Amino acid sequence: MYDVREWRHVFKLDPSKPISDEDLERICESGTDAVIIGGTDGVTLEKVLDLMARVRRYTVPCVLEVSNIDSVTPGFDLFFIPTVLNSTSTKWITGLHHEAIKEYGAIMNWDEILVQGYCILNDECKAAKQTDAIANLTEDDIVAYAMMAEKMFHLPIFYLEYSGRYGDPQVVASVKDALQHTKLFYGGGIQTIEQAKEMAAFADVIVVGNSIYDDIDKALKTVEIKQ
Ligand SMILES: CC(C)=CCC/C(C)=C/CC/C(C)=C/CC/C(C)=C/CC/C(C)=C/CC/C(C)=C/CC/C(C)=C/COP(=O)(O)OP(=O)(O)O
Ligand SMILES: O=P(O)(O)OC[C@@H](O)CO
Ligand SMILES: [Mg+2]
Repeated sequence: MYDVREWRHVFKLDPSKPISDEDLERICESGTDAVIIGGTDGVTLEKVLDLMARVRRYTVPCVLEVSNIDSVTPGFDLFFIPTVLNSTSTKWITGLHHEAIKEYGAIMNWDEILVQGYCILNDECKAAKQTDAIANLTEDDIVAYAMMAEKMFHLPIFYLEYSGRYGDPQVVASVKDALQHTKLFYGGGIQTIEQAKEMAAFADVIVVGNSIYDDIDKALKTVEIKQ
């Protein structure tokens, strides 16, 4: 199912972290709507190819979330391109994208590419540091970014990113209220089914990442929000 508009739950696998065949099978056969391959640092073509080939043993949709141009490869069902709306550097909003499209634009299949408007809200996470994001935002600031994503830029996805830290459900609720068409992804710190349910009450799609590596049994239980 490649229609992200129907998704509720995804796992995000980090190519720079090892995962056993057994754990990978449990993730891919869990009933999640998709597996996203992506990370902030240490993402190389070799690691992406290896993980893609391993996920491809299963029928679950497989998405590459592009974090650097050198690790992009054909073979995914979809490509997600982040643009960090609250970055202070044009590099992470349109800069790298301009370079990439100058080089590859003519051969890109736009039907398989979705742009994600990121709003990074954990000032200590790697992605916030790398992109010089202003993560210390009020609810009004965040809602304004969500409205920009939908009303100004018509982005298909707005991503509330708390990577590594459980976020504020009130913020997620307010952002959801501001969106009509753009799908709301929430990611960050989901470790338990209770947290998954709390965020899935507002977000269209919840993203579970690090807990795969910390406590896979608990991570797998989060898929139950789909029931
Ligand atoms: C050949 C072929 C098939 C081509 C396909 C066409 C295609 C898709 C081309 C690419 C075109 C394009 C426009 C590319 C953009 C290039 C680019 C580098 C954009 C910048 C992306 C960006 C803003 C990255 C910043 C970091 C970020 C937001 C990463 C997202 C992932 C994330 C936050 C992960 C969480 O971090 P993690 O690593 O897990 O952290 P911890 O270890 O602390 O958990
Ligand atoms: O790793 P966690 O904290 O689960 O966050 C998931 C995802 O939003 C990271 O990009
Ligand atoms: Mg991670």
